[in-house]
Amino acid sequence: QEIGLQYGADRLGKRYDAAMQKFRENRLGAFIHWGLYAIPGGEWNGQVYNGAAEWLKSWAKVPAEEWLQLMKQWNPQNFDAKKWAKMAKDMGVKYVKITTKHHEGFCLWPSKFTEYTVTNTPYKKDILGELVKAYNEVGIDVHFYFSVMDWSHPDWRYSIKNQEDEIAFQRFLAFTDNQLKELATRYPTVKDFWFDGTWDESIKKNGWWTAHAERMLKELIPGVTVNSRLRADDYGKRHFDSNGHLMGDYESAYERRLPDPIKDLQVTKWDWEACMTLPENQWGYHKDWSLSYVKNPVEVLERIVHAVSMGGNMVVNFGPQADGDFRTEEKEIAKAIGKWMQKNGECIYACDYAGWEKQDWEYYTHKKNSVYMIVFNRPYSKQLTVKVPKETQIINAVLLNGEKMKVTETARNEYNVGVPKQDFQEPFVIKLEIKSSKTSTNKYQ
Ligand SMILES: C[C@@H]1N[C@@H](c2cn(-c3ccccc3)nn2)[C@H](O)[C@@H]1O
Repeated sequence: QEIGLQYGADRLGKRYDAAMQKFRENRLGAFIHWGLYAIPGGEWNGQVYNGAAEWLKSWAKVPAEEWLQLMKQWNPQNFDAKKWAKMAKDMGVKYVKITTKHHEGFCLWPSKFTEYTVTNTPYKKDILGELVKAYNEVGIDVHFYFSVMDWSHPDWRYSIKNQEDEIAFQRFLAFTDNQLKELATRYPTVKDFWFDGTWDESIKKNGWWTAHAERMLKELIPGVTVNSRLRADDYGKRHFDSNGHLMGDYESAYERRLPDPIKDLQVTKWDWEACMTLPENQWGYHKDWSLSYVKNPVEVLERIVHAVSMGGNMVVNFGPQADGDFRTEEKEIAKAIGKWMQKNGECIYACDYAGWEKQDWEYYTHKKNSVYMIVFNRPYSKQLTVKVPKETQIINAVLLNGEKMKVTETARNEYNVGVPKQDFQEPFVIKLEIKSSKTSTNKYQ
């Protein structure tokens, strides 16, 4: 029995309009975390903090007015939006999510509603506008990251303890509405809003506003998508409302973690998008990446394929330097991913959950009447176990370079697919052509 909600999910089930289909079929995106935090890069008053660099203000307990002095040093002389767009294109991402404003409150666009923007820095120019133009010009969709929590704004509140808090916070929500309207009208080609900084009591007590923000953006930009993290319902329930229905257009809870391919198959019922960092937990630029493990290209690929194999998107994060260029490690990872995507992208783009039982060699994805096997773990047996659903037959198996693979039926609904002769020293993809069969023969007792 469902309860009545005014600010619960606006829609049940997946969206199938063209804009959402594009969101889903994009599958691979990049995150850009760029703000004042890139200047100190994790170090404050001679001390290096190993927490997330974009949270340095918090770790070093820097008062807002002192932190925002960093604006005087914001002058990224090596920033070139066209170079950023080429890097993304070469990586094979179909969309880029950009921090318009992170928790610190510094805006990459010339907002009229605060002084803490690029306009009031030595750089002056509209960085967000340059990036939207450059990415769109190379056919890459732009998504906006927007932090509701704003450490620069006197009316921000973590909780509402009294009438003064209540009045201040309603002013804050009006300020936020103004900034969102500004972003939606200045940059009408934006395809998605990814909200962050919405976990505090103050927002959970104002679920009405989160429903209003989603509806407002969808009126301003038909087709735009909004993540579940924005949303709280009448009772402060987040992501899924009090009736268990997903709010927003896709679940956005998988940050630096992924659903289990055996135990968490429920996520295949709705759209979702994960995001990940290259170090253990650095979104903004940190000067010392030796402080935590940095994933190698295959480990990044494994997470991308894992997400798509369960019907989700993956967004890989980059934290540009204060000068507007990227660190070498990030350029190399982007290049390596792009090289692999060039050869194997057809098992990612517009692919979805295959519904087959995961095997040790790793992941399946599905598109039309093909099932792709993406092999990360080459078995010593030289045989790839494939267990198919009932009444499903494998017609043939080919490597993406066309080399035919041997397929042997080993038991009821089970096959062995041979491994390629050549050891590619990188994950490889086998494309299975399948057909459903109602074979009556039952050669297995
Ligand atoms: C996408 C990522 N989300 C931001 C974040 C969120 N949190 C966080 C804070 C409190 C509870 C749970 C998670 N910490 N960092 C990071 O700064 C980055 O922007």
